[in-house]
Amino acid sequence: MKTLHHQGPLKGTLVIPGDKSISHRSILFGAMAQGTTTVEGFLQSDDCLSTIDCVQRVGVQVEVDGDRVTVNSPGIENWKEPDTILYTGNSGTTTRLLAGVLASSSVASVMIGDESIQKRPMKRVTDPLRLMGAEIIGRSGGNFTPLAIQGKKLAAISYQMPVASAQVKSAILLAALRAEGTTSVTEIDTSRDHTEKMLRHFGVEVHQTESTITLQGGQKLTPAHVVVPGDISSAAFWLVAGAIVPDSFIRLENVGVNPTRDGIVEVLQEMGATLRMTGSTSGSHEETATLEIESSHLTATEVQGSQIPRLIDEIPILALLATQATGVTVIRDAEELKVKETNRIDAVVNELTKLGAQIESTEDGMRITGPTPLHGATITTYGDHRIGMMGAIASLITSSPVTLDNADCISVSYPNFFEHYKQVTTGSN
Ligand SMILES: O=C(O)C1=C[C@@H](OP(=O)(O)O)[C@@H](O)[C@H](O)C1
Ligand SMILES: C=C(OP(=O)(O)O)C(=O)O
Repeated sequence: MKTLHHQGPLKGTLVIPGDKSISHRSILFGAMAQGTTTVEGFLQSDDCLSTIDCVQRVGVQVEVDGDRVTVNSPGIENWKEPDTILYTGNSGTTTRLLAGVLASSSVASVMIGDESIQKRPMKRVTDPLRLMGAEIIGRSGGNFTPLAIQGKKLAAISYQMPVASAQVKSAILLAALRAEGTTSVTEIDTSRDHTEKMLRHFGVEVHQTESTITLQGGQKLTPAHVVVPGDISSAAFWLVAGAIVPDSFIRLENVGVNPTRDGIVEVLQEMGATLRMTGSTSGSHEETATLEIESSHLTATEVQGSQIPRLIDEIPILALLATQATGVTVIRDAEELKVKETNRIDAVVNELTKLGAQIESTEDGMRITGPTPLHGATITTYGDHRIGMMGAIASLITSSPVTLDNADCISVSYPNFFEHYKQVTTGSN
């Protein structure tokens, strides 16, 4: 339990911690490449530590020193068979990407995750991997963990993805690296491209024509130095806080601004937020920028279609934003929210309703009418970090305190979230 309340403007500069998606990939790619990979800006969150734990169990050495990580690997061809079950914790990214890598390795393994992971659909990865020849067994025909995987030589596929999912795309591309022939994956909507970018950074040739990504099997990764940018999905909480708390000004440094991830910036601008990008730098293979947000009058908008994958994890905080905008905000085409850490459509609608919001769920999203003054309540996080942070940010505009039933889950993606909360509410830097 954690109770939060603050009234008054937010001020300060925050350095946004490492991107979760890119941190996972830096460890996995380093574990596949023979030799030493170094990472800076790594996110030491529970999810990324799960990825480290799993690769250590196949014989990869990983040393973590703050946000610097050294990965020493014998290469995937020399991975040892794990003598314990691989535990992927709360992390869908770890479970799905690792399924692709393990299926193409030469080891037998069993993967399991926490209660939430055990309910999340895995057929979206086990189906295409089986088409490549993978041997995977799991509950409900391979839909749920635990998954037992016998690594083997796979064959290339041409795959039309049924959902816009970077985890599915990545599982296939990583398996394709060691498969016979040329694999191509066609997306229905563009999902985050961190895997493609990082594969190139590790010396792999990846081709892209419109929505199809093609990769020739038999390519080895060359160890690299990876600079992880800050996570725009974490920055999003402060962008919304700065936009909705009157008289605020927040500067966010080190924000990853990959165009497949910046939907939240676009939506804030559409809604009339005063949001500036004040200079960008390029890291090892991804761009970062400084973002400045000021409170302003906000108007409702519609969020849908190809915008959805570019802000999928930001929808809970976007819903809070919409409660303070004038008019009816409609979020469509977001069914994927039902299979995240929890059903995020139900969770957002239930919890924001408790705070007094005018919000209703629809089949594929939600409708929010604003502006509505909010009051305090006890928020059920369902163990979902993004619901927890949505509740915490709400406490900056509610008329009375907000209590989170479980604030610990926030360390899944943002371990120093409450330090940053203190920083912007006290105006200290
Ligand atoms: O590839 C990734 O790192 C991620 C992809 C997205 O999931 P889907 O691939 O299921 O859309 C996102 O929601 C998740 O937080 C991280
Ligand atoms: C959905 C998320 O992550 P994952 O799928 O890796 O559990 C998230 O971070 O919001």
